Amino acid sequence: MNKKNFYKSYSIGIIGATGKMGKEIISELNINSTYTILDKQIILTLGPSYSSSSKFNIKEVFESNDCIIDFSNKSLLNLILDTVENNPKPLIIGTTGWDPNDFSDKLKRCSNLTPIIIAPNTSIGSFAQKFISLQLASIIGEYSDIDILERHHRNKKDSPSGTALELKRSLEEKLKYNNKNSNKSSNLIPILSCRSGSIVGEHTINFTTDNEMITITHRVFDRKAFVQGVIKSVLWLLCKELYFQNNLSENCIDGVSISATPGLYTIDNVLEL
Ligand SMILES: NC(=O)C1=CN([C@@H]2O[C@H](COP(=O)(O)OP(=O)(O)OC[C@H]3O[C@@H](n4cnc5c(N)ncnc54)[C@H](O)[C@@H]3O)[C@@H](O)[C@H]2O)C=CC1
Ligand SMILES: O=C(O)C1=N[C@H](C(=O)O)C[C@H](O)C1
Repeated sequence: MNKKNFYKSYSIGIIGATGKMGKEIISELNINSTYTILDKQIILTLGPSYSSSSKFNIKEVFESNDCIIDFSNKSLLNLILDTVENNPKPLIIGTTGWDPNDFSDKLKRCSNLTPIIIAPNTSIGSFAQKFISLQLASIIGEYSDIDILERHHRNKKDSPSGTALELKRSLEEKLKYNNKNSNKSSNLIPILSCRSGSIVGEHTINFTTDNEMITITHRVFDRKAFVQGVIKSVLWLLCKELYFQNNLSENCIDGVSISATPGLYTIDNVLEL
């Protein structure tokens, strides 16, 4: 490896490593551990305690890694956040089925200590779908009924999906459905959920008037789509300044922390247009 270009190696811990998403992330990091930003090489290695479910210990995952990725189950979230408070490390929460409002105090404390990304959908296509839907909402939202349909594999535990809930939240916020001046009352965007076969993930937003309809569908064929966004998120957390700037001097890289500052973030911050 060209030493001049080499930057740093980071160890990655995965919570939920034996699950569908965990395995996909491990497969990506086994094939492709070196990522280049500008002329710097960033090596992401799987940490020592990422895999064995029998020896699984969240405290150990945090102690032995530089950045933690969670794709597990909402039942672990309390413990994960308690662990962050004692051992703050950059964290990506991909797990869905929980409401950030139920954890607001803990999230506030933890995100004062370390950067945390909450991302119910890490695929770039989903980000684009939300972006376009919000634009559409500002054009025809006032005149149309909006509904969201989501379809996932039969083993998915939560319903509605985290992505559908986030689409509903952001569309309702955009359209100010809670605003007394609006002719729409609150909670007007219904979500229909279907669990069937091995569908990886599908979200449709319909804008329907009396005479016409616009439909925006995002369909994931392969979980690699989610993994792509996970890797971008890891690089963003660990090397944010490098990620966005074109002209970092060697001094800045060697002498100054270039990671994201503590705070609560979303995938929108990572994929910023
Ligand atoms: N943000 C995103 O883009 C995506 C989010 N997800 C979400 O990620 C989560 C995981 O999804 P999958 O990998 O499909 O699920 P999965 O069921 O295949 O895997 C879950 C993993 O978590 C572990 N786990 C669950 N409960 C646990 C506990 N109490 N203690 C220790 N380990 C535990 C399991 O052992 C397994 O390794 C779900 O909440 C899902 O909705 C899934 C795909 C994409
Ligand atoms: O459980 C899944 O599989 C998925 N979960 C996420 C969600 O709940 O939105 C994202 C994706 O659609 C797949």
